[in-house]
Amino acid sequence: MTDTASQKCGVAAVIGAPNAGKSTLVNQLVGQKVAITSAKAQTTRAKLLGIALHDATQMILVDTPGIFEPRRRLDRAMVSAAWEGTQAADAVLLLVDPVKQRRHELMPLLERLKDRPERIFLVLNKVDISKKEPLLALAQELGELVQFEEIFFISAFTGDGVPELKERLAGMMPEGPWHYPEDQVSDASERLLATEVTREQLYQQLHEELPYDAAVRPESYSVRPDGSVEVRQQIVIARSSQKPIVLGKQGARIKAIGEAARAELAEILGAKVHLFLHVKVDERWAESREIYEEIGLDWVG
Ligand SMILES: Nc1nc2c(ncn2[C@@H]2O[C@H](COP(=O)(O)OP(=O)(O)OP(=O)(O)O)[C@@H](O)[C@H]2O)c(=O)[nH]1
Repeated sequence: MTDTASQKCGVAAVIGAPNAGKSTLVNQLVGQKVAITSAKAQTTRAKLLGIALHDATQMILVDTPGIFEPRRRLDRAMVSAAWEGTQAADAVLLLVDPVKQRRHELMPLLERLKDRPERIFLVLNKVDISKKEPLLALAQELGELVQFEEIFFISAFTGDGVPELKERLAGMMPEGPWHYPEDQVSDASERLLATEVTREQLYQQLHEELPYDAAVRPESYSVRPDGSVEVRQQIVIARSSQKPIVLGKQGARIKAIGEAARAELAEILGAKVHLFLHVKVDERWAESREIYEEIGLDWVG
């Protein structure tokens, strides 16, 4: 632990279109798994924090949900949670996937960000799968629209360019004592993290078959006297016709999902885990205030 007088501490928002690689970058910056990555867009429903350290600087990373045009109530809540973090941030990392740029989502973001360009880094991600010339052309084009503080070329996946970005980001943080103890890497409650782990398994094992509206709700989370953790969760789907997909033949799917999630959670928590999953059909879940609050979003009417 460094002495308090020399400490720096601030907030960095990580924003970008869905699938730009935000969660992957947060994991790299923090140096261990805190946010969940998935090949499916818009998976980050809960606002998870990662805390990265660089020498005497603590960076609180706000890993926002994908920002996109809100239509349904759920989508509006996600967008509002994302912007809330961005406004208060000492620095903003605008992450762009140069291959799938998703310009209809990127352009409105640039528009909203351009009044405080001095704290924004444009981060062109996925350089491992991009060609150099179009990448440079894109950097130039976007750099003409917004006077970014700096432009970075990285691969959040391989880690290429990430140390340089982290160092510059640390330089943006204001002086002040750390907000979190040194060993704390994530502020997300373990209970919420556990639902993220299950949701990632749902995505991985059901792929395209998984309904977009599926959510994982925490039911209970407790530590047994022997130190093992008992976790109960509900997988909420909007239609009963989706139930056989999630359950699989004689429950084989849900069993495999539960087993994989249990193993991963045990590794993260460093404890034995008992995981119980229930599938619940709730046609109105995307309109329910209670569920919003449980998954870490504010209710916006
Ligand atoms: N090749 C390559 N793939 C990457 C890179 N960064 C992220 N990906 C992949 O891109 C996909 C999306 O990454 P995420 O980190 O989940 O993206 P996200 O922006 O958090 O996505 P949302 O949660 O939907 O907003 C995953 O399959 C990642 O493995 C990279 O630098 N190179």
